[in-house]
Amino acid sequence: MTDTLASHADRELNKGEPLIEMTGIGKSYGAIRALRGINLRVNAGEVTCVLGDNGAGKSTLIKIMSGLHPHNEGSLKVDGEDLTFSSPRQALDHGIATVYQDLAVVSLMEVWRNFFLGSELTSGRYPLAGLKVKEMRRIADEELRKMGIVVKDINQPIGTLSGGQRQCVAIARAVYFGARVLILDEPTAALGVKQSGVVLKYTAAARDAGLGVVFITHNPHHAYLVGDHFIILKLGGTALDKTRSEVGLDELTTQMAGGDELTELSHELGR
Ligand SMILES: Nc1ncnc2c1ncn2[C@@H]1O[C@H](COP(=O)(O)OP(=O)(O)OP(=O)(O)O)[C@@H](O)[C@H]1O
Repeated sequence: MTDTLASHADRELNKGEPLIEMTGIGKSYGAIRALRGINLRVNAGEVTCVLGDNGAGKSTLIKIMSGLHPHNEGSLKVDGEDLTFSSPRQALDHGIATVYQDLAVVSLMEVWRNFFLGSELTSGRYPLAGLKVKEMRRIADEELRKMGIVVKDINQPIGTLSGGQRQCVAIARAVYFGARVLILDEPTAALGVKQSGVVLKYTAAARDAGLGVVFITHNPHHAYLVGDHFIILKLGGTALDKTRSEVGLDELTTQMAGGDELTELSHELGR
């Protein structure tokens, strides 16, 4: 992991530089065509929001970018290189990190321990290798502060943090371990207004640190607070694809709520 860190830590990301470019991406599960003709760009220092109703294809899109399922149509370029990921490890090696809504944390373990979970710093060699506990505590504390995340005590079990704070720890972790693209899978879906605000703040902090962020959500209001580019998926296709200067919150909300279908329904209901 030290190598991975070293190689990513000094990376220079120039705002606007394309990190991921998807062209005509499609995915079928047997006879079910879950996605078709998707064009999407993730640029450094920008947030690309992917909105869509249940079953629209958001999870499938995440799975393609994070290496869980290969796409079977179109092209996926990472740093200009044509790729089809065959494992999540491969996506991670390209600096693509995904923070899932149901975070993989060990509730009873300390915050710092979860921060380093699976990538612990050790000294000496196996079988006598020891954990560098002091250093891991210091780094976790420092990294969280750097992102402006305040936890009372780095030694408290992560289960005692709020859902929003846990999401923030996961974001800080991904940034520290060299993520260049951060995929956030509905990070505010289960949160109240205040906690959502906290997560949106750290989403913006990751963007300002130069990362390319993919923000998956049902909520156009949340998307519009942080987004540079908006894509609405509908039944596996693209219903809207616009930059911030091309779309306002009103249009985004109407399109997300069903657009023309909603107008038709309102006529039918006579209101
Ligand atoms: N492993 C699979 N096998 C077969 N069909 C699948 C599979 N995964 C997804 N699908 C189908 O692909 C379509 C898109 O699903 P997907 O989970 O990507 O949508 P989603 O936008 O993430 O929805 P949700 O918000 O409900 O998770 C759906 O019709 C779904 O039934």
